[in-house]
Amino acid sequence: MNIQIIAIGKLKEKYLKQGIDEYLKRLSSYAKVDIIELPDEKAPEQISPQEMELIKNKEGERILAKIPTDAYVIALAIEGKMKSSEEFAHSIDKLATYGKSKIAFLIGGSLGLSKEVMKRADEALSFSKMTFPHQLMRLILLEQIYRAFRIMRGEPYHK
Ligand SMILES: C[S@@+](CC[C@H](N)C(=O)[O-])C[C@H]1O[C@@H](n2cnc3c(N)ncnc32)[C@H](O)[C@@H]1O
Repeated sequence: MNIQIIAIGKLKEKYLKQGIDEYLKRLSSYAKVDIIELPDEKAPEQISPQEMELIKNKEGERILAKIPTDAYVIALAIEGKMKSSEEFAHSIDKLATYGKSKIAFLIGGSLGLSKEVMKRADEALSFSKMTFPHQLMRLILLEQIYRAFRIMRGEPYHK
């Protein structure tokens, strides 16, 4: 399986980088995982809704340009559908069964994902009603993808 994580913003924190590298290493026996990091737009402190849309659209264009045409697209969004880890594992397994071997996960910047990006997404996945920093979201997503593969293969994982 080919997995892309397309994310806005540069990963700055060393401790997150270490965690991400660890999960990329663990995942390497299950899937090819690539992280595509895209530059964010600088947003002023005070921002109008119109300016916010403009910034989201600019970042969105960058994301859209990176999505492979044949990828199944999962946008990470607070208002998306929540799943248990088992349900998530099952949905990944189902995609593979139906020949969808390329999955692109999208993570927005501090303003979130644009409407155009959400339109391109095949599904929106929520990790809870809480807002996580986009850099931390990468690590949480990788852990859940790793967990999903362990569940799919019937291998032990932490409950
Ligand atoms: C700091 S959040 C953006 C917050 C923004 N106000 C919004 O409502 O989308 C940055 C990105 O992290 C991801 N994210 C943060 N919390 C999330 C959650 N609970 N579930 C799914 N994705 C989340 C989303 O992709 C989001 O675009």
